[in-house]
Amino acid sequence: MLRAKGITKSYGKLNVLKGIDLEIKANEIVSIMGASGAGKSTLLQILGTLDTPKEGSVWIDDVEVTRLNGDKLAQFRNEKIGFVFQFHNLLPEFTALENVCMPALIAGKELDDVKEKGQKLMELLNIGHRTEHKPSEMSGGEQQRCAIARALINDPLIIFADEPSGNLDSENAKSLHQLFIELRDNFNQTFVIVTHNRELAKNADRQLWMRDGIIESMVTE
Ligand SMILES: Nc1ncnc2c1ncn2[C@@H]1O[C@H](COP(=O)(O)OP(=O)(O)OP(=O)(O)O)[C@@H](O)[C@H]1O
Repeated sequence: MLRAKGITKSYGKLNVLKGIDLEIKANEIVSIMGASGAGKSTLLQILGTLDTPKEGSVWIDDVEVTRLNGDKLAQFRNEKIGFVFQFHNLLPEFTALENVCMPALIAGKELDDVKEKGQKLMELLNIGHRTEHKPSEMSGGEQQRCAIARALINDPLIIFADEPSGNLDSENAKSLHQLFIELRDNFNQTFVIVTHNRELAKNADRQLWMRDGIIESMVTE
């Protein structure tokens, strides 16, 4: 599903990633753990095509995404990749359902054609009663579920999540973690999740530990 080879990244003299090799299989939840500053978010951004490495390549579904740019990269990202961040980044002036449908609209679909799918995803994620709410009218947990529904709307190959439960209380964090597992089990979804949450990391199929820009160890559950 995803393969990365020889990934390096520097900011000035600071070598943040020092040669990362990684493979992620379809239908796998991989968590990325490690101390603050180890390079976790930088790696996730590069794997998710939001940033480019200094050296090395990333392939997703046999496409060398590190060679894509401009419209081709934007289209690949929109159609094949889902993102979930700590702060959900929902657009405040749109309803929850419109937010969920947004990546499909960007892909050129009409709202009327994707509304039903958006509604179904929201029901699946237990926020079906919130479709017409604005993000500010929803709880933190509901907003994060809404962001996950948005990540799912284009049936992505892989979802990248950066501290998805970082802003949630422990009850909401637990149910979000359960949701990742359900999506893997019932929809064959693949996740790469940067987290400091050990419970979430433990529920992953593999825990990847980073230290100072390298993968220090890999733990398979
Ligand atoms: N745009 C940037 N410019 C300069 N330095 C950066 C930039 N982005 C990240 N860094 C530095 O790169 C290093 C790795 O950052 P990164 O965000 O990947 O770490 P992390 O492991 O995700 O940390 P955290 O757990 O605190 O989020 C840090 O020392 C950070 O200060």
